[in-house]
Amino acid sequence: MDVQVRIERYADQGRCVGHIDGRVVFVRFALPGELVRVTLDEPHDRDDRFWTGEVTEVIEASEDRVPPAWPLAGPLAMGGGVGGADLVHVSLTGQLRWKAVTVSEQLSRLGHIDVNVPIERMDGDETLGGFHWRTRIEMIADDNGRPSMRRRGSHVRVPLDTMPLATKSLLAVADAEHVWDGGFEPGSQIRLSVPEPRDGAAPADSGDYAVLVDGELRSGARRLVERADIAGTTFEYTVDANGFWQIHRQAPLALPNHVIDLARREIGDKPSACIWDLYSGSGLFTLPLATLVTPRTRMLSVEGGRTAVASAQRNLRHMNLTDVDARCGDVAKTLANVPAHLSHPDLIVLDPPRAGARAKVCRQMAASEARSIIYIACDPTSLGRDAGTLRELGYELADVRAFDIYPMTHHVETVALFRRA
Ligand SMILES: C[S@@+](CC[C@H](N)C(=O)[O-])C[C@H]1O[C@@H](n2cnc3c(N)ncnc32)[C@H](O)[C@@H]1O
Repeated sequence: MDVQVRIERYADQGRCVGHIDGRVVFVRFALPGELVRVTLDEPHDRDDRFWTGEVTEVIEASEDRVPPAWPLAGPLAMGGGVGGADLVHVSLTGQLRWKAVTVSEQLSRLGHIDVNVPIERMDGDETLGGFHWRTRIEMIADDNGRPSMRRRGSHVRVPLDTMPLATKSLLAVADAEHVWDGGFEPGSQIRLSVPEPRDGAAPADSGDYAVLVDGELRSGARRLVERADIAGTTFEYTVDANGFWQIHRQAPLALPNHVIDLARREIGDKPSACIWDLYSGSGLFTLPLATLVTPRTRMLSVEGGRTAVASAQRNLRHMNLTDVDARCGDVAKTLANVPAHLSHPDLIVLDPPRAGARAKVCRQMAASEARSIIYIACDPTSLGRDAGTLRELGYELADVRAFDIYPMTHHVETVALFRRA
């Protein structure tokens, strides 16, 4: 069924919201203020609390609207529907506006903190039109063995011959490895991981890349080398090709540089410090934090993934940072049993998954009496909720910045500093 809707405001998951006869409708590929025709998703029923749908025609357009530069990711009715870029119909400036509203609204609604949070663009993204930022991509082989993405609302697989969100280095590897030619087992999962070269050497030549099929290495190397200049030092990380690493080519530089700036400010010129790095992955933040106060930084890092912890331990040894207690385990369980010499951190850094830290971990952090908490959040809703909990536990928001490390999508990364009131 098609309906005409006046769009009112941004909602969640890259959608906007309007009303039809008093009923809420969440609309994909819309913008506030627009008058649009929408095809409602099936099934929808009179008794439903809300409906969902997608724009088929724009009658009055927002000034933030642009023709999708990657039409395949745009609305179904315009030949798109493969997903992965739900803001492809929005100008780059409009995307920043959208995300700024989302972060501020969630902090206000759930955290009861009123603050404007402008979104900062990553170096190079404007020139690249918001494309070519992913150093990792995943696709599924279609029935003919070609890399593909599924068309929304159907089982149809659309074969790909490029992926505009991928970095140019990744696309060079894909070409050199004839990835777009296919030849994969139908239904297999294809993952390409290509570290952004920081020294000019092309990964396709240096061998620092991985093509994985169903988790098995097809070509390249299982252990990849990622380098990042953080606060004047070059840190080297070896990471598992199938494991977590910040996806945007600039994120492993921008996020730790900002975190270390904040951490320096919080620690001041203390001769020694105790720091926790929670949800620490392969040690992106652990390594620079461990060098913050030399020679006396006492550190605990906690990460649930075994392979990531093994990488972090190797990366710490490589930099001679052998004093860090790098633990593998669930954060809440590990924090229930922290050795005495690490139990009162001056500073906690945490970078949880989308679900956030939740109340229990917030309470454990507060119980440690840490003066400062730096919270790196990929979901503004979880951050808003946890900010509310931290507020109740006696912490105030002292600094907040947000980074557009997921252009063309509704996702955004926020770094918030909380200080004991
Ligand atoms: C957003 S990533 C951050 C990793 C790292 N800070 C980085 O930037 O590379 C979140 C990490 O939390 C880990 N994780 C998720 N839930 C966890 C839990 N309950 N306890 C410990 N680690 C967890 C995941 O394995 C993942 O490595």
